[in-house]
Amino acid sequence: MESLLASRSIRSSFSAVASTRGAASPRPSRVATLASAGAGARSRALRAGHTDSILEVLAQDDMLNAKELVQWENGLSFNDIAARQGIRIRRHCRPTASLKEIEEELGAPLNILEKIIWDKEIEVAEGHAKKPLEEVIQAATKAPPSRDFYGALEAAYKRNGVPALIAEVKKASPSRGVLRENFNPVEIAQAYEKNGAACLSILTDEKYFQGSFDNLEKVRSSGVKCPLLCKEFVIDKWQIYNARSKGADAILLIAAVLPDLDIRKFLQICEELGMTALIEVHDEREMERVLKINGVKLIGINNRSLETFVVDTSNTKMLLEKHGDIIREKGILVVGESGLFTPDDVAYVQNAGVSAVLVGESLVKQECPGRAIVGLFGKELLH
Ligand SMILES: O=P(O)(O)OC[C@@H](O)[C@@H](O)c1c[nH]c2ccccc12
Repeated sequence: MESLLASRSIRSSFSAVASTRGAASPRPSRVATLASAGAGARSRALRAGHTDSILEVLAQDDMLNAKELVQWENGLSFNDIAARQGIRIRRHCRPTASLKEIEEELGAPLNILEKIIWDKEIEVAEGHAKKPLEEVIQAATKAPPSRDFYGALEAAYKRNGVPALIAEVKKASPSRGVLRENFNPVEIAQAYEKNGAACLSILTDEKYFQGSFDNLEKVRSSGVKCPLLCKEFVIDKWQIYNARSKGADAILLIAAVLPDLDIRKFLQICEELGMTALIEVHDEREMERVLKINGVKLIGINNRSLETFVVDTSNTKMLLEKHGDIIREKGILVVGESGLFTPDDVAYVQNAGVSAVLVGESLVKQECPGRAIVGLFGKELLH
């Protein structure tokens, strides 16, 4: 029983590393041997150069710092490491197990975000099986160059004097159900662009948001020039390369889901691909974590809790009152996300300090989503 537990914990911690390294999964027996060998034997093996693939991976990873190596050496699982950073969302790290087996081990998912992530783990493993990492990397490097998402937001804010608009192509959500029956992503995207949106956000999650990568590709090839955010639940670097290969210029990284090491590694990949990372936070702990990570240029403050669905725009104000100084010092641009319906809402988050807003529902629900932009800002936006 003990070695089983140990192997599970090591396997989980390996998958945390693997998700940032993309190394092949080790054979369970090998892992069990390593796990039961204990921390001392593992570090002796490391020092003596008896490198297993995991150890090689760890030793050569310049992103991995001593603290993380120690955590791994102590056999902390991915969920242990995440919990120490205040992350409540757990991973099952068992993409081939049935939901029943997963629930036997972890109980039912604690909230909708955890449920989404558990499904995403399986979906991503299937994606890997269909298209190996090397292939998506190849496809990403062959894609037409990315557009400057961050630059487009900055320029639009200067031009209009109101927060730059990231308009979301969103058919449905778990909290609000179907927002628009007659949903044509390309028509909506073109209307947004014509009416002054600086950038667009395309939901790609199918199960909970009725989005798709097909929508992303269609919008990209429709002649729309705005930079595109791939709105996904990213847990693995495979998804970032995949998004780039389908034309995304930016990707969402959710701090409630990702430990620091993953955020750092994913930021590095985004930089290599010329993509912007929008790092989403919802509470103070997440904001504090993200502000300690080098290279963060764009932070989204979500007014909606993805765990409870409660929307509160004063969340943006509260977080910026507490952390605005350091954010300005670092030159980070802030996006106010979710629950914005009126010019007053936009003015409220602008006064709190945001330079951009991310808006879905209040636009897609209107008969004419393009013209709804004028209603949202109380004026026309210039290109
Ligand atoms: O439709 P709204 O309330 O205007 O929200 C848009 C956007 O902020 C929201 O869709 C969103 C923000 N962060 C997310 C993370 C995952 C899925 C969706 C989201």
